[in-house]
Amino acid sequence: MKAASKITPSLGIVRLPHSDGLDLPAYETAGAAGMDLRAAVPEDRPLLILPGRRALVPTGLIFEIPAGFEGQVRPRSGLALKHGVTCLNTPGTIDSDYRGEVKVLLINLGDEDFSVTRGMRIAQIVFAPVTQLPIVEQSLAAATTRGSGGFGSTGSH
Ligand SMILES: O=c1ccn([C@H]2C[C@H](O)[C@@H](COP(=O)(O)OP(=O)(O)OP(=O)(O)O)O2)c(=O)[nH]1
Ligand SMILES: [Mg+2]
Repeated sequence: MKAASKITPSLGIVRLPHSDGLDLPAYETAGAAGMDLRAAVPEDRPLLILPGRRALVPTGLIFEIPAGFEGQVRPRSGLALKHGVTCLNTPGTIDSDYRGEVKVLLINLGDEDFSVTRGMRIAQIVFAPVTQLPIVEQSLAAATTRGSGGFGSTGSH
């Protein structure tokens, strides 16, 4: 009997004109979980983020994520440590049916201006499987030992 063939899902990337010349995202090491995203801001017009302010940074890329997966836009630890710059809506969710430009919402939590320059690696994207559950409306939820306890309820008697 012929073994069932398993096709590895792939990521489609479409370049918009303003990302021309920038490296496409790629896994930098064999075990990398994420691929870095680069800022597609004009060479002669870096995007300045003042302390406490946020900015939506273009990547110049459209992703075609295979059905059953999502993209998670996450901060880069180096930017967070060195400059206090992180993603505001982390992890940002990229739906598999989204066909717009992927953008990164950065916030400057540091105390100095932060300049986003063309090609700067500003965030990373991790792909993960998603499950869409069917919804069942019920009058009651099944009883459990935890019940309604949460927010530090365990361990206290
Ligand atoms: O960091 C992000 C987060 C989202 N998106 C894009 C892709 C995503 O599929 C879409 C919608 O994101 P989300 O569902 O988080 O935003 P929303 O405020 O609920 O908008 P919508 O009503 O369009 O779903 O916006 C980005 O480009 N970057
Ligand atoms: Mg949404």
